Amino acid sequence: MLNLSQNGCSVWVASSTQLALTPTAVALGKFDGVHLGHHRVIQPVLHAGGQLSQGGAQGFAPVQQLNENQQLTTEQGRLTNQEHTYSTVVTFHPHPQEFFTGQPRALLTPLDEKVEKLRSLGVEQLVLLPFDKELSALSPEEFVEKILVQQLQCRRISVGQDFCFGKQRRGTARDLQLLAAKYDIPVTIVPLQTYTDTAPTEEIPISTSLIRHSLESGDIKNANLLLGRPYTLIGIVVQGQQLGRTIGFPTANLQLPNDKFIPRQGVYAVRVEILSETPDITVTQNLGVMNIGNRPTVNGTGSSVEVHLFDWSGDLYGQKLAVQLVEFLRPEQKFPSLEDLKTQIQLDCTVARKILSAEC
Ligand SMILES: Cc1cc2nc3c(=O)[nH]c(=O)nc-3n(C[C@H](O)[C@H](O)[C@H](O)COP(=O)(O)O)c2cc1C
Ligand SMILES: Nc1ncnc2c1ncn2[C@@H]1O[C@H](COP(=O)(O)OP(=O)(O)OP(=O)(O)O)[C@@H](O)[C@H]1O
Repeated sequence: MLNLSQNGCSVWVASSTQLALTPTAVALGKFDGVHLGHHRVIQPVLHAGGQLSQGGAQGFAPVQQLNENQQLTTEQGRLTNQEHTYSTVVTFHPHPQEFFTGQPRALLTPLDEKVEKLRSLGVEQLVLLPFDKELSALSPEEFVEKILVQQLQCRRISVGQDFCFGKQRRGTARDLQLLAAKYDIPVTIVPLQTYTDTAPTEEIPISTSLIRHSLESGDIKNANLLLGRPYTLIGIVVQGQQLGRTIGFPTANLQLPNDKFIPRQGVYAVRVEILSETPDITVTQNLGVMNIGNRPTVNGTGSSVEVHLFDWSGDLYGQKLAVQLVEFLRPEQKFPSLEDLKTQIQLDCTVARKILSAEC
């Protein structure tokens, strides 16, 4: 499986260790959201001027660039450059929580988005370890020997301080360091990156769970701070009820990946990138307002995500939009009439313009 993106650079996505390009320098974890703490963990396995960024022992070829006509196979990857160590994120699929609870889990970064974020950080390969009964039953020793040493031919490992692995999460980051030392594999244990919360002032580790809570409560500023970028909904514009234009606020209705984590229902100030057909080149950037909800005023059925762009007219059906959340404005309400809804949306637009212009 190969993903190509923006400028032809790619991340090799391997759905099993057999398909992985080896040898590897590995960052281990779930990495949902690819937040600021995750950046720290990934950093030591990236290449910098031909070296791993924290003094890896070997020399490295430049990152391989692929275009659509080049299909890099595992064998080619090995043969074209014997010395190259692939900067690799190793994660679990499905999310372990999904496996244990049997419930589908919504993600901050569904696979395509995660791949794009990892690519932008300079990661060359994403290995998705099929999280099943067999994998979850491996002891820490077996995980290191079978998966990291034998299958991934690991040359370096990076994990966060709170990393746990193996059967019943028995292995700690320190255990990993001791086990890997038997194979002369250095392990970087990254101290937990924290942020300062106010009232009461305390240092809190950045985590995926914390970002999810912030998004659930509409605290977009906090979520964006911990992510190191705005939380973004990426989707294709599909047809709505076409009522929006009758009240003077046409909206683009977004179809999102089924497993995308949806923040609190309500109205937001947003920035919108309209992405072109040709792989993800940004065409235009716009400001706007977004509503996530059931549209009770018009007896809407089911939840929808719709965005109104300021000072823009045209047809967006079928286009891909990336909607960056800037601030939560208010909860969705049921209005007595369409006229009242229209008045409120006018007000939302005024508030959003103010917020967004103050941001520039
Ligand atoms: C900024 C904004 C705020 C909105 N707020 C509400 C709301 O509070 N209550 C509601 O029922 N619908 C709300 N809507 C949804 C409108 O009902 C919806 O845009 C309209 O019915 C058009 O839907 P359509 O695109 O399916 O035709 C809002 C839409 C926007 C763009
Ligand atoms: N704030 C952080 N600072 C440093 N390392 C971190 C931080 N958060 C996670 N890590 C590390 O990054 C890797 C991936 O983290 P993972 O996604 O598994 O945990 P998480 O972000 O804490 O998510 P969750 O809240 O779901 O447990 C792991 O090695 C983990 O220890």
